[in-house]
Amino acid sequence: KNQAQEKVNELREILNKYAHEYYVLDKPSVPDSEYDQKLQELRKLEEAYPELITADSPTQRVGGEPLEGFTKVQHEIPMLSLSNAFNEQDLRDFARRASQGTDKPLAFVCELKIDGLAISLTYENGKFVRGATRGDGTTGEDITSNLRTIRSIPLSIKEQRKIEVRGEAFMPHKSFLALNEQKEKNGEEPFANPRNAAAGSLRQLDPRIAASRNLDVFLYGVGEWEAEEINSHSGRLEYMKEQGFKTNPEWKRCDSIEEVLEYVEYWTTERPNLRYEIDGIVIKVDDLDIQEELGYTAKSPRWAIAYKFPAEEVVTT
Ligand SMILES: Cc1ccc2cc(C(N)=O)cc(O)c2n1
Repeated sequence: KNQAQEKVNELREILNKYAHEYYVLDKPSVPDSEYDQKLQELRKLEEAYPELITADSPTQRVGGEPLEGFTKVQHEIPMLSLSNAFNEQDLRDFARRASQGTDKPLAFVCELKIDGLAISLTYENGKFVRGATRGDGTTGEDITSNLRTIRSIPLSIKEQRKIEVRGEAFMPHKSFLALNEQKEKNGEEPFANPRNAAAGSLRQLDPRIAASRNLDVFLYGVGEWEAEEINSHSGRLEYMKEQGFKTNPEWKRCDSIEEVLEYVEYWTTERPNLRYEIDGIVIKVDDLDIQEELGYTAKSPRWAIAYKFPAEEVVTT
Protein backbone atom coordinates (compact mmCIF):
# COMPACT_ATOMS: atom_id res chain seq x y z
CA LYS A 1 0.00 0.00 0.00
CA ASN A 2 2.88 2.39 0.76
CA GLN A 3 4.22 1.54 -2.66
CA ALA A 4 0.85 2.57 -4.15
CA GLN A 5 1.04 5.87 -2.21
CA GLU A 6 4.53 6.56 -3.54
CA LYS A 7 3.49 5.74 -7.12
CA VAL A 8 0.38 7.94 -6.80
CA ASN A 9 2.46 10.87 -5.49
CA GLU A 10 5.01 10.43 -8.27
CA LEU A 11 2.31 10.30 -10.98
CA ARG A 12 0.56 13.40 -9.58
CA GLU A 13 3.80 15.36 -9.56
CA ILE A 14 4.59 14.43 -13.18
CA LEU A 15 1.02 15.06 -14.35
CA ASN A 16 0.87 18.48 -12.64
CA LYS A 17 4.15 19.40 -14.34
CA TYR A 18 2.86 18.28 -17.77
CA ALA A 19 -0.45 20.12 -17.22
CA HIS A 20 1.38 23.33 -16.23
CA GLU A 21 3.55 23.14 -19.36
CA TYR A 22 0.56 22.45 -21.63
CA TYR A 23 -2.26 24.62 -20.18
CA VAL A 24 -0.35 27.46 -18.47
CA LEU A 25 2.88 27.87 -20.43
CA ASP A 26 1.45 26.66 -23.75
CA LYS A 27 4.73 24.71 -24.13
CA PRO A 28 4.14 20.92 -23.69
CA SER A 29 7.34 18.87 -23.28
CA VAL A 30 5.66 15.50 -23.98
CA PRO A 31 3.02 14.29 -26.49
CA ASP A 32 -0.63 14.18 -25.30
CA SER A 33 -0.44 10.37 -25.40
CA GLU A 34 2.19 10.41 -22.62
CA TYR A 35 -0.05 12.60 -20.44
CA ASP A 36 -3.13 10.44 -21.15
CA GLN A 37 -1.24 7.22 -20.40
CA LYS A 38 0.00 8.51 -17.02
CA LEU A 39 -3.44 9.87 -16.14
CA GLN A 40 -4.99 6.47 -16.92
CA GLU A 41 -2.37 4.81 -14.70
CA LEU A 42 -3.27 7.20 -11.84
CA ARG A 43 -7.01 6.57 -12.32
CA LYS A 44 -6.44 2.80 -12.06
CA LEU A 45 -4.35 3.18 -8.90
CA GLU A 46 -6.99 5.45 -7.30
CA GLU A 47 -9.68 2.95 -8.26
CA ALA A 48 -7.71 0.17 -6.54
CA TYR A 49 -6.97 2.38 -3.50
CA PRO A 50 -9.85 4.95 -3.20
CA GLU A 51 -8.52 6.07 0.21
CA LEU A 52 -5.56 7.61 -1.64
CA ILE A 53 -7.76 10.02 -3.63
CA THR A 54 -7.24 13.71 -2.74
CA ALA A 55 -9.28 16.72 -3.94
CA ASP A 56 -6.26 18.19 -5.75
CA SER A 57 -5.53 15.01 -7.73
CA PRO A 58 -5.53 15.62 -11.52
CA THR A 59 -8.28 12.97 -11.73
CA GLN A 60 -10.66 15.15 -9.67
CA ARG A 61 -11.16 18.02 -12.13
CA VAL A 62 -14.77 17.26 -13.11
CA GLY A 63 -16.80 16.88 -9.89
CA GLY A 64 -19.77 14.74 -9.06
CA GLU A 65 -23.44 15.60 -9.16
CA PRO A 66 -24.82 18.84 -10.64
CA LEU A 67 -25.50 21.56 -8.03
CA GLU A 68 -29.07 22.51 -7.00
CA GLY A 69 -28.07 26.16 -7.18
CA PHE A 70 -25.16 28.52 -6.49
CA THR A 71 -24.47 29.78 -2.97
CA LYS A 72 -23.62 33.43 -2.45
CA VAL A 73 -20.08 34.58 -1.68
CA GLN A 74 -19.08 37.86 0.03
CA HIS A 75 -15.89 39.45 -1.35
CA GLU A 76 -13.97 40.74 1.71
CA ILE A 77 -12.13 43.09 -0.64
CA PRO A 78 -14.61 44.40 -3.24
CA MET A 79 -13.93 43.46 -6.88
CA LEU A 80 -14.06 46.93 -8.39
CA SER A 81 -14.85 47.93 -11.94
CA LEU A 82 -12.50 50.22 -13.85
CA SER A 83 -13.33 53.71 -15.12
CA ASN A 84 -12.97 54.06 -18.89
CA ALA A 85 -10.82 56.07 -21.27
CA PHE A 86 -11.75 56.39 -24.94
CA ASN A 87 -8.94 58.39 -26.46
CA GLU A 88 -5.41 59.70 -26.01
CA GLN A 89 -6.54 62.80 -24.11
CA ASP A 90 -8.41 60.67 -21.56
CA LEU A 91 -5.21 58.67 -21.00
CA ARG A 92 -3.09 61.82 -20.63
CA ASP A 93 -5.64 63.20 -18.13
CA PHE A 94 -5.46 59.94 -16.14
CA ALA A 95 -1.66 60.08 -16.04
CA ARG A 96 -1.68 63.77 -15.04
CA ARG A 97 -4.17 63.20 -12.20
CA ALA A 98 -2.09 60.26 -10.98
CA SER A 99 1.16 62.29 -11.04
CA GLN A 100 -0.57 65.10 -9.11
CA GLY A 101 -1.55 62.60 -6.41
CA THR A 102 2.02 61.75 -5.43
CA ASP A 103 5.48 63.27 -5.36
CA LYS A 104 7.09 59.90 -6.25
CA PRO A 105 8.15 59.05 -9.84
CA LEU A 106 5.31 57.25 -11.68
CA ALA A 107 5.54 53.97 -13.60
CA PHE A 108 2.60 52.14 -15.15
CA VAL A 109 1.77 48.56 -16.08
CA CYS A 110 -0.23 47.95 -19.27
CA GLU A 111 -2.22 44.74 -19.76
CA LEU A 112 -4.56 43.43 -22.42
CA LYS A 113 -8.13 43.71 -21.13
CA ILE A 114 -9.51 40.19 -21.54
CA ASP A 115 -13.18 40.18 -22.51
CA GLY A 116 -14.52 37.41 -20.27
CA LEU A 117 -15.98 36.94 -16.79
CA ALA A 118 -14.20 38.30 -13.71
CA ILE A 119 -13.49 35.57 -11.14
CA SER A 120 -11.87 35.18 -7.74
CA LEU A 121 -9.85 32.08 -6.66
CA THR A 122 -9.02 31.37 -3.00
CA TYR A 123 -6.23 29.03 -1.88
CA GLU A 124 -5.67 27.83 1.70
CA ASN A 125 -2.71 25.65 2.74
CA GLY A 126 -1.78 25.56 -0.94
CA LYS A 127 -5.11 24.06 -2.06
CA PHE A 128 -7.78 25.61 -4.33
CA VAL A 129 -10.73 25.88 -1.90
CA ARG A 130 -13.14 28.33 -3.53
CA GLY A 131 -13.88 30.06 -6.81
CA ALA A 132 -16.47 32.79 -7.29
CA THR A 133 -17.89 35.19 -9.85
CA ARG A 134 -17.48 38.95 -9.35
CA GLY A 135 -21.24 39.40 -9.13
CA ASP A 136 -21.97 43.02 -8.16
CA GLY A 137 -18.45 43.47 -6.79
CA THR A 138 -19.28 42.62 -3.16
CA THR A 139 -21.55 39.55 -3.57
CA GLY A 140 -20.75 36.86 -6.15
CA GLU A 141 -21.68 33.21 -6.68
CA ASP A 142 -19.69 30.16 -5.64
CA ILE A 143 -18.75 28.40 -8.90
CA THR A 144 -15.86 26.34 -7.47
CA SER A 145 -16.96 23.08 -9.13
CA ASN A 146 -17.09 24.73 -12.55
CA LEU A 147 -13.77 26.55 -12.16
CA ARG A 148 -12.07 23.28 -11.11
CA THR A 149 -12.72 22.03 -14.64
CA ILE A 150 -10.53 24.79 -16.16
CA ARG A 151 -7.16 23.04 -16.65
CA SER A 152 -5.12 26.28 -16.47
CA ILE A 153 -6.35 26.84 -12.88
CA PRO A 154 -3.95 24.96 -10.57
CA LEU A 155 -5.65 22.79 -7.88
CA SER A 156 -2.61 23.29 -5.64
CA ILE A 157 0.17 25.88 -5.34
CA LYS A 158 3.39 26.20 -3.27
CA GLU A 159 2.21 29.22 -1.21
CA GLN A 160 0.79 27.86 2.07
CA ARG A 161 -0.60 31.17 3.42
CA LYS A 162 -4.19 32.06 2.47
CA ILE A 163 -4.23 33.92 -0.85
CA GLU A 164 -7.03 35.12 -3.14
CA VAL A 165 -6.17 35.84 -6.79
CA ARG A 166 -8.40 37.51 -9.37
CA GLY A 167 -8.62 37.26 -13.09
CA GLU A 168 -10.76 36.71 -16.13
CA ALA A 169 -12.24 33.40 -17.30
CA PHE A 170 -12.73 33.41 -21.08
CA MET A 171 -13.49 31.24 -24.10
CA PRO A 172 -10.79 31.31 -26.81
CA HIS A 173 -12.01 32.20 -30.34
CA LYS A 174 -11.53 28.64 -31.62
CA SER A 175 -13.66 27.12 -28.84
CA PHE A 176 -16.30 29.82 -29.34
CA LEU A 177 -16.64 29.14 -33.08
CA ALA A 178 -16.77 25.35 -32.53
CA LEU A 179 -19.40 25.72 -29.78
CA ASN A 180 -21.63 27.94 -31.92
CA GLU A 181 -21.27 25.59 -34.87
CA GLN A 182 -22.46 22.77 -32.58
CA LYS A 183 -25.37 24.89 -31.33
CA GLU A 184 -26.46 25.76 -34.87
CA LYS A 185 -26.32 22.04 -35.78
CA ASN A 186 -28.56 21.29 -32.77
CA GLY A 187 -30.92 24.09 -33.81
CA GLU A 188 -30.01 25.95 -30.60
CA GLU A 189 -29.53 29.70 -30.18
CA PRO A 190 -25.78 30.46 -30.69
CA PHE A 191 -23.92 32.71 -28.20
CA ALA A 192 -23.60 36.35 -29.31
CA ASN A 193 -19.93 36.63 -28.29
CA PRO A 194 -17.19 34.75 -26.36
CA ARG A 195 -17.92 36.69 -23.13
CA ASN A 196 -21.55 35.51 -23.07
CA ALA A 197 -20.39 31.98 -23.95
CA ALA A 198 -17.91 31.95 -21.03
CA ALA A 199 -20.48 33.39 -18.61
CA GLY A 200 -23.15 30.95 -19.81
CA SER A 201 -20.74 28.02 -19.41
CA LEU A 202 -19.78 28.98 -15.84
CA ARG A 203 -23.45 29.43 -14.87
CA GLN A 204 -24.15 25.75 -15.61
CA LEU A 205 -25.08 23.70 -12.55
CA ASP A 206 -23.55 20.55 -14.03
CA PRO A 207 -19.70 20.80 -14.03
CA ARG A 208 -19.55 18.32 -16.90
CA ILE A 209 -21.01 21.01 -19.21
CA ALA A 210 -18.46 23.62 -18.05
CA ALA A 211 -15.74 20.98 -18.53
CA SER A 212 -16.79 20.52 -22.16
CA ARG A 213 -16.50 24.24 -23.04
CA ASN A 214 -12.67 24.58 -23.25
CA LEU A 215 -12.55 27.65 -21.03
CA ASP A 216 -9.29 29.34 -20.03
CA VAL A 217 -8.18 32.06 -17.55
CA PHE A 218 -5.67 34.88 -17.20
CA LEU A 219 -5.04 36.06 -13.63
CA TYR A 220 -4.23 39.71 -13.06
CA GLY A 221 -4.51 40.62 -9.43
CA VAL A 222 -4.45 39.70 -5.78
CA GLY A 223 -7.34 40.20 -3.37
CA GLU A 224 -6.95 38.99 0.22
CA TRP A 225 -3.42 37.88 1.02
CA GLU A 226 -1.81 37.07 4.41
CA ALA A 227 1.61 38.01 3.07
CA GLU A 228 2.15 41.48 1.72
CA GLU A 229 5.87 41.60 0.97
CA ILE A 230 5.46 42.60 -2.69
CA ASN A 231 4.94 46.33 -3.31
CA SER A 232 4.28 46.59 -7.07
CA HIS A 233 1.64 45.33 -9.45
CA SER A 234 4.35 44.00 -11.81
CA GLY A 235 5.94 42.15 -8.86
CA ARG A 236 2.57 40.54 -8.10
CA LEU A 237 2.18 39.42 -11.73
CA GLU A 238 5.63 37.81 -11.56
CA TYR A 239 4.84 36.20 -8.19
CA MET A 240 1.57 34.75 -9.51
CA LYS A 241 3.35 33.30 -12.53
CA GLU A 242 5.99 31.73 -10.29
CA GLN A 243 3.21 30.18 -8.16
CA GLY A 244 1.93 28.42 -11.28
CA PHE A 245 -0.92 30.81 -12.15
CA LYS A 246 -1.60 31.70 -15.78
CA THR A 247 -0.90 35.39 -16.34
CA ASN A 248 -1.16 37.11 -19.69
CA PRO A 249 2.36 37.27 -21.21
CA GLU A 250 1.72 40.58 -23.05
CA TRP A 251 1.82 42.87 -19.99
CA LYS A 252 4.43 45.65 -20.03
CA ARG A 253 5.84 48.07 -17.46
CA CYS A 254 5.93 51.59 -18.91
CA ASP A 255 7.94 54.47 -17.47
CA SER A 256 5.96 57.20 -19.26
CA ILE A 257 2.54 57.90 -20.72
CA GLU A 258 4.26 58.04 -24.13
CA GLU A 259 5.23 54.38 -23.71
CA VAL A 260 1.64 53.61 -22.65
CA LEU A 261 0.32 55.27 -25.81
CA GLU A 262 2.76 53.25 -27.94
CA TYR A 263 1.53 50.03 -26.27
CA VAL A 264 -2.11 51.01 -26.96
CA GLU A 265 -1.20 51.86 -30.57
CA TYR A 266 0.56 48.52 -31.09
CA TRP A 267 -2.31 46.40 -29.74
CA THR A 268 -4.95 48.37 -31.60
CA THR A 269 -3.55 46.90 -34.83
CA GLU A 270 -2.24 43.62 -33.36
CA ARG A 271 -5.58 42.73 -31.65
CA PRO A 272 -7.11 40.67 -34.53
CA ASN A 273 -4.17 38.23 -34.34
CA LEU A 274 -4.93 37.21 -30.74
CA ARG A 275 -6.58 33.83 -30.12
CA TYR A 276 -8.91 35.40 -27.52
CA GLU A 277 -11.16 38.46 -27.31
CA ILE A 278 -9.93 41.68 -25.70
CA ASP A 279 -12.02 44.85 -25.39
CA GLY A 280 -9.27 47.25 -24.35
CA ILE A 281 -6.08 47.87 -22.45
CA VAL A 282 -5.84 48.16 -18.65
CA ILE A 283 -3.33 50.72 -17.36
CA LYS A 284 -2.35 50.69 -13.68
CA VAL A 285 0.05 52.65 -11.52
CA ASP A 286 2.72 50.02 -10.74
CA ASP A 287 3.76 51.07 -7.21
CA LEU A 288 1.29 49.78 -4.57
CA ASP A 289 2.15 52.58 -2.11
CA ILE A 290 1.21 55.16 -4.75
CA GLN A 291 -1.98 53.18 -5.48
CA GLU A 292 -2.76 53.54 -1.77
CA GLU A 293 -2.10 57.30 -1.91
CA LEU A 294 -4.40 57.72 -4.91
CA GLY A 295 -7.22 55.62 -3.44
CA TYR A 296 -10.67 55.12 -4.96
CA THR A 297 -13.71 57.01 -6.21
CA ALA A 298 -17.13 55.64 -5.19
CA LYS A 299 -16.88 52.76 -7.63
CA SER A 300 -13.39 52.47 -9.07
CA PRO A 301 -9.68 52.92 -8.34
CA ARG A 302 -7.98 56.26 -9.19
CA TRP A 303 -4.78 54.31 -9.91
CA ALA A 304 -6.18 52.31 -12.84
CA ILE A 305 -8.09 52.96 -16.04
CA ALA A 306 -9.47 50.85 -18.89
CA TYR A 307 -8.80 52.19 -22.38
CA LYS A 308 -11.66 50.81 -24.50
CA PHE A 309 -11.18 50.04 -28.18
CA PRO A 310 -13.79 51.73 -30.42
CA ALA A 311 -16.69 49.25 -30.81
CA GLU A 312 -16.05 47.41 -34.08
CA GLU A 313 -18.55 48.41 -36.76
CA VAL A 314 -20.74 45.34 -37.22
CA VAL A 315 -20.29 44.11 -40.76
CA THR A 316 -23.81 43.06 -41.71
CA THR A 317 -23.35 40.58 -44.55
C1 LIG B 1 -8.55 46.24 -10.67
C2 LIG B 1 -8.96 45.56 -11.96
C3 LIG B 1 -10.32 45.42 -12.28
C4 LIG B 1 -10.68 44.79 -13.46
C5 LIG B 1 -9.69 44.29 -14.31
C6 LIG B 1 -10.01 43.62 -15.52
C7 LIG B 1 -8.98 43.12 -16.31
C8 LIG B 1 -9.30 42.38 -17.58
N1 LIG B 1 -10.58 42.27 -17.96
O1 LIG B 1 -8.39 41.87 -18.22
C9 LIG B 1 -7.63 43.28 -15.95
C10 LIG B 1 -7.31 43.94 -14.77
O2 LIG B 1 -6.04 44.11 -14.37
C11 LIG B 1 -8.33 44.45 -13.94
N2 LIG B 1 -7.98 45.08 -12.77
